[in-house]
This record gives sequence, structure tokens and C-alpha cells, in this order.
Amino acid sequence: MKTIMTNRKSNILVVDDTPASLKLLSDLLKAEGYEVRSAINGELAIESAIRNPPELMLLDILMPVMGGFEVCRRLKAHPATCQVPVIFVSALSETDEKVQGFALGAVDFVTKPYQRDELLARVRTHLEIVNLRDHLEELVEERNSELRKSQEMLQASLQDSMLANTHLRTLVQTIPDLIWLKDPDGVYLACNRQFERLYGALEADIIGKTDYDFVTQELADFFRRNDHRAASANKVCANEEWLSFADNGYRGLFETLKSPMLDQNGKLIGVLGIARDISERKLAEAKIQRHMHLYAALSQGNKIIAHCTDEAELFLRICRAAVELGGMKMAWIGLIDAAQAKIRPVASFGKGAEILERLEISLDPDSPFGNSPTSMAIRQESPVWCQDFMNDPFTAPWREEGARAGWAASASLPLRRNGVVTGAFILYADEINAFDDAARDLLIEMSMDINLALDNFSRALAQKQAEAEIERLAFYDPLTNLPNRRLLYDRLKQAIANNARSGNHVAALFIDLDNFKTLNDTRGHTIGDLLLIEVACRLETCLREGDTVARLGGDEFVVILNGLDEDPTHAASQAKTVGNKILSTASQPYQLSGYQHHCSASMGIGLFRHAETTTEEILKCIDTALYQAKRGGRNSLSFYDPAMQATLEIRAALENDLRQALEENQFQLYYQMQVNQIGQILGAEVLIRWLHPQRGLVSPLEFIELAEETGQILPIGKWVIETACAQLKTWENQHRFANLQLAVNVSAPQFHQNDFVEHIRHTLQHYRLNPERLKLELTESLVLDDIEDTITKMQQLREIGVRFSMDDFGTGYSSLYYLTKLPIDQLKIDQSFVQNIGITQNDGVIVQTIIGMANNLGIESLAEGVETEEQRAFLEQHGCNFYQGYLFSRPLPLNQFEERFIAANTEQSAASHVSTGIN
Ligand SMILES: Nc1nc2c(ncn2[C@@H]2O[C@@H]3COP(=O)(O)O[C@H]4[C@@H](O)[C@H](n5cnc6c(=O)[nH]c(N)nc65)O[C@@H]4COP(=O)(O)O[C@H]3[C@H]2O)c(=O)[nH]1
Repeated sequence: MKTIMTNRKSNILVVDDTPASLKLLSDLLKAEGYEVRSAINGELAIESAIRNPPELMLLDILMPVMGGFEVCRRLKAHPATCQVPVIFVSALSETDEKVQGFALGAVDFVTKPYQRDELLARVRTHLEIVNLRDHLEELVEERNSELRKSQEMLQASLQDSMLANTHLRTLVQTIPDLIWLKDPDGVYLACNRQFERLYGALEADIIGKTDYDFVTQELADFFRRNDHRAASANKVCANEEWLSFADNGYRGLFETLKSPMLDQNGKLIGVLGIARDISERKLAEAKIQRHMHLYAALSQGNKIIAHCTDEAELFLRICRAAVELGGMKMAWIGLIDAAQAKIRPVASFGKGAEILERLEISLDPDSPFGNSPTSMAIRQESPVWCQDFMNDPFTAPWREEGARAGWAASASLPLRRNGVVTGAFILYADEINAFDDAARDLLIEMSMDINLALDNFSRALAQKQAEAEIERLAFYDPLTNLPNRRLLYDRLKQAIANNARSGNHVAALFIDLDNFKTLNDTRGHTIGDLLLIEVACRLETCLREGDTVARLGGDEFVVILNGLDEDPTHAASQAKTVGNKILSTASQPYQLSGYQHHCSASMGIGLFRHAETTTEEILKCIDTALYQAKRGGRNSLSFYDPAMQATLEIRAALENDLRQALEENQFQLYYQMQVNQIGQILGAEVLIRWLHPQRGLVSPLEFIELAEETGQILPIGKWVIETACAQLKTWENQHRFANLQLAVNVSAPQFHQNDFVEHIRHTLQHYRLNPERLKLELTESLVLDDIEDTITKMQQLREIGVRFSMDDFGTGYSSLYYLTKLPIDQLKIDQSFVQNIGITQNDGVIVQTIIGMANNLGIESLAEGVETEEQRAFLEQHGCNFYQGYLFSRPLPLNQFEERFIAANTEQSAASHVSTGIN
């Protein structure tokens, strides 16, 4: 607001055509401090006023050219000067003139001659009025300006408000949510377009109505309850509800927020509702949830696979993870039962798993149960997804059960082991379309993980089997599947340790089949193997659990009997009982590939209980006992005897030394003369001697049998024949010995050698020897061992002139029939009969019989072991042709034999000279 300026120099225009008056008045005013302009006539006054409007004009009326009234009229007519207050200063004083002046807009009238003070007072007054007027005008202008502004603002706010309302309306209408407003009684006050769709009515038709006018009472009650809940809680209440739209039948899940609406006094005036369709969000959430579940199941599956070593456990835990973590209703694993062409469930978990017992899933496409999703998955070797189990044409046979279990979708994934489909992993979900792309990927990954585990199991199984096979080969005899020597040692050690603690005895039984070698040689190894397998089975049937039977090799078995009595006599009796049972079982006839075989066994038994006894010692002991049993005759058992052990140890040492004997020229031939009835030396039997470096001369009785058992008899036998032939050749070249014959002992293994005949022939040819001077002594047992082979070989040799003598005749089971078939030249009466001549009548009779038999067959008879003249005389009396024995000579080294021969011939020729009278 402007302040009123009273002391300022007001600008006054004085107009008077009289210069003196003009001056007087101007001076007067100037003297009062006013700014004064002056004008001498009307026109100049108007021009000056318009150019610079004064605050007050003092105007003379009576002026030439243009009077004061006209000037005033013109000034009032001009906008720049119309407001300038005009005081007429005139000599005119009539009222009419004053009225005319006021009519023209003048503010005062001062009559000339004026009073100075009056004039100044009037001037001051009008100037104040001018000031006041100006001030007032300023105030008015100021207020007007404010009013204008307010108006403008009001206008703007009005426009904003109108705009906002429109936006709000648009917003409410455009928003996809359903919005409505109800009064406290549930009567609709407003709703948006989306809500109109729900009830299928326009807002105008909804307003004034309640939910009961549009939906079922039950649903309307539900809405009402939620309205009340929000109202009474006095806060926003949320709930989820399924709503069906009247306009297009759409049904969805809505999240509804209900807010109470209050007036400024806090009184409830209604409930505002907003409902948002969350169906898709829920579906997406459920999908994510499902994927997360499956992912969790997959992770768990990986953990299970990493830790599980058992297939059945793996399957069960995988199914369990699929249900408990993967959110599946049920899961199971089935394996292909190729024989029955169906799927056999092996693991399951979840609701409806019991159905599997009744479920039939065939792999045969022609079967009514052969086209299930699982059957197809296996046949096509790829997953089959059944997204709507209850409406899928291929699930018909299982639908009823599936409905009960709540299966809405199923997945069947083939399982592979080492790349080959061997089964399937089947899952059921409680929602249709549960297996979207992501779920499929996860399940395929899960099935591939199971495949990986199956491959690992197969590898582990193969390795286990290989290890078991390695163990079997290491510890078991591949032919009979019995523990081998290695395992036997372990078991023996264990048995001795256990029984030493308890004080019980352990028995070890060494079993050897009699004549097994003969079966093997005559019938072949296949039959021999069959016998061993059968024997192994029979042995096992004779034993208790905890006892062991092992095969050492060949036809040798060892049985360990545990926990025998503490008392040695009783324990021995227990072992003997089992031993006899074994012998009896082993001697039952065998059917070997259609061939019936009879065989027996021999057994050596040892009893042990001291922990310090080693397994080697045990085996040695029972080996000794076995040897004893064999010597006592076949099919018998013998307990271990320490004295026998000593003998065997010597034998073992001999066996060792025997190996070098030939190489080191430790053998020599001794010659024991054979004479005729008149005492003439016709030849000799060569008898081998072993000049042992430590033991001295070793008798053949001590080593021939050993050599036969170890096979060393073959080179030794060859050496004897070659040495004998070489000697015959030497003699042939010395006239006095030229007619001597040599008898050579041939052992069975030597004779049965394939090249035996060839060897003799070759040796005879080599020495260009007369074969008739070589006599081969064969024993009865040798001949009967393989009669066909013997006859053939004897005949072949006979054809070239070799002669044969049947050694030890009378001791064996001589078969006269074969005797007649064999090309024998001589029967050698065993010395056991000869030496009993004159002692037992029987032997004398036997000797007579043998001699008579030989005579009848036309073959020679030779008595060996003739020690006395009495024996000789008896033999001579009964017609024995030849003699051999200590009576004539012991076996002698070559030089001594030759000396004796020369001496005897000399005596004989002297005697013949005497008798013929030459001397
Ligand atoms: N008590 C007694 N004994 C007499 C008498 N006359 C001879 N003997 C012995 O009786 C054995 C006869 O030989 P053998 O029956 O063929 O029995 C032989 C023969 O079966 C075997 N043998 C010896 N040398 C050889 C050989 O070079 N090859 C083979 N395969 N066996 C041989 O060894 C056996 C034993 O030979 P030796 O110890 O030399 O024992 C010889 C001989 O010394 C006697 O009047 N009284």
C-alpha cells in the first residue's frame, strides 16, 4: 500500500492569461513549496497537462481564444488529464457560472480577488484529496490485483480438480481389478466396469442392490461375513475366493481386500472392496513351487545316488524323494521281467503304492495291459508324459484305481543299465498338465542320474564278481569247487587254533582214490574228472557243518573234522566212524557218462590239538598214515604212526638223492648167476645197486618202488637195459662169455611206455646183439595191468627174438587163461615158495604145481631164492629146469661174476677131464 505523501512538492499547473496574475499566483504557491508550472493560455495549458498531468490545476475562466470552461471540458475529455482536479480561479462569481464550472468537472471555485490563505487552504485541501484519491485508487488496484490472482488460482484449482476427477474415474474404470463400494448394510453404492462383468449388470443396476440379488445365498453369506469382518476389525481384511463371472463364465481365484470406510467422525459409512484375479499368479507360483520341489527331489536324488551302494535301497529312496520332496503323489520303479514280458515293481512310495500289487503292466502290445504309458515308454525307449491321466485313452485299464489314488497326470521314464532299457521310473501328480517343459527336463535329468547309478552298480557288481572269481580261483579248486590247498591250510590253522583253546581234537583225513591213475589212463581225463567231481559231492554229504573237505590235487582230498572229543581215544573213534562212512560212500558204484565204475579209497587219519602243530606237519603226518593204509591193502584207513613217519622221511631224502644218482653214475649192475640142473651157469639176472655217496650200497628194494612212483624208473630202466645190452655185446666178443644170457627186470611204468618196444629194438640194433640173449622179466601185476597192451608189446618183441620170464610167479592173481595167451619162455617161481620148501607143505605143493604147469605149457621153470641143497634137490626132483639163489651165488659185481664164471667153467672142464680121463 502506498503512504500518503503530504509534504512532497506537489506539481501544480497555473493557467491565467494575465501574466501578473499568473506570476502572483505562481509565486504564492511556490512560496508554499509547491512545484508550479504556468500556462498563459488555454491551449498551452492543455498541451502541458496532457504531456505531464499535474496534480492540481488552477484555471482562469476568462481567457481569450479559449476560456477556462472549454479548457476544463477538454481536459476532462482527455484520458490523461480527466482525473486532474481543476480549481477555477476567476473573477466570475455568479452561481450559474460556478454550477457550470462544477458541471464541467471542476472541484472548486475561487473568486478573484482571492484571499491568499483561503486559496492556499483550498489548494492544500484539494491536493490532499488528490493524494487520498490516488492512494485509494492504489488500494483498490492492489485489492483488485489480489482478487484477480485469487480468481486465477481458483480458476486453476477448479480446472485441476475437474481434471483429477476425470482421472480418478478413468483410473477406477480402467484398473483390471474389481472395485466396489457397499454401505454398512451391504447395499452397493458404486462399482467399476470390471465388477459389472462379475454380476453381468451395469453399475446403475447394481447400485442399490445387495449380493443376494446376484449370487447364491451361500456365496452372498460368505461375502457378507468378510464385509463384517473388515468393518469390525476396522482395518483392511484380505481373503482369497473363487469367483465365477456372469458375463462369460470365467472362473478364477481372486485375492479380495475389504477396507472399512469412515466419515470424519469415525462413523462407518461403508466397505470398499477390491478384488484382483490371482489365478495366473497362483498357477505360476504353483508351477515354480512344483519345479522347486522337483529340483529338491533331484538334488536329494543326487545325494542318494552318491551314497547308496544297494540298488533296492536306491530305488526306494529315489521314489521317496520324488514324493516327499518332489511333490508327487506317488512314484515307483519297475524292472522288465523278460520271461513274462511284463514290468515288475521293485520299489514304490506314496499314495496308491499298494495298487501296484494288483496292477498289471505288460510289454506285449497285444495284451489288454500292454499299452500303458509305461509299456510304451519302455518299447519306444523314450519318456511318455500323460498330462491328463483320467482322460487319456491309454490309461483306461488303470483309471479306476488312479481316480481313487488321485492321480491326475503321470510320467513314465525308461531306465537304462549300460545303455540298455531295463525298467522305468514312473511318477503320478495330482494336477493335470503337471509335467511342463521345466518339470520334464528335471525328471529326465533325474532318470539319467538313476541310469548313472545303475551303470555304477553294474560296474561294482562286475568288479565284485571278478573279485569273487579271483578269490574262487585263489582258494577253490576249479574242478570240484572244493577249497584248494591254500584254503585248506588256512582252515587247518584256524581249526587247530580254535580247538587248542577249547581242548577239543581236530582230525585231518587224507583220502586218496585207489587206482585212479588207471581210470585216468584207460578212460581218459574227462571220465577221471567226472569221478573226482562225484567223489567231492559224496565227501561233502558225509560231513557236518563246520567240517571242511578240500582237494589237494589229483585224486587227493583232505577232510578236517572239528570239535572232536577231548579224550583222544574217543576222538579217534569219532574220526574212525566218519572215515569209515567216507570209505563206504566212496566205494559205492559210480555212473560216469554211462560207464559204471567201481573204486575204493584209502585214508590216513591224524588227530591234533596242539596250537604249535603246523599245517605242514599235519599234512605230513596224514600222508604217512595214508601210505601206511595203502600198504595195508586198498579201501582201508590207518591212523598216523610216528615210526612210519621216520621211514617216510628217509624215503623222502632218498627220493631227493635219487634225482642226481643217474647223472652222477651212482648206479651199478650186479649179476646173479642162473644155473641149470647140472650147475652150469647159463647166464645171470642183472640187479641194480645204488652206490650212495653217504649211505653206501642201497638195495633196489629201497628205491625201485620210489623210482616207480616218481617216474625216475624210466631213465633208470633205460640205463639198465642199455648197460645190460652193452655188457652182452662185450661178452659176445669174449669167447668164454659169448653164450651168456642176461635177465633184466622191467617195471610196469617202463613197460607201458609207448616207445618201450622201439627202445628195445633200437638198443639191440645199436649193439648188433642176438635178441635171444636178452630176457625180460615181467611181473604178474605188470602183465595184468593192461593186458591188451602187454600182449601186443610182448608179441612185437617176441617177433624179433626177445625172451620173457614171468617173475614172482605164484604171488599174484595169476590168470591161466592169459598165461596161455602170452609169449612167455619161462616161469620164475617166487623165492617165498622156494624158501618154504620143507617148511610148509602148501608151498611145496605150489612149487610142484608151478613146475608141472610150466612143463605142460612147454615153458621153462626157474626157481629163485634157492639157498639150500635141500631146496635144490626138491626142485630138481620135481623137474625144475633152472635155479638162482645164494646156494649158487649172491648177486655180484661184474668182475666178481666173471671171475666166478671163469672159475666154475674151469672146475667143470676139470671135472669133465677127470670123468673122461683126460687128466
Ligand atoms: N634172501 C634171498 N634173496 C635172494 C636170493 N637169491 C636172490 N635173492 C634176491 O632176490 C631178488 C631177486 O630179484 P627180483 O625178484 O627180480 O627182485 C628184484 C627186482 O624186483 C628189483 N630189481 C632189482 N634190480 C632191478 C632192476 O634193474 N630193474 C627193476 N625194475 N627192478 C629191479 O629189486 C628186487 C630186489 O632185488 P635184490 O635186492 O637184488 O634182490 C634180488 C636178489 O638179491 C636168496 O637165495 N635168498
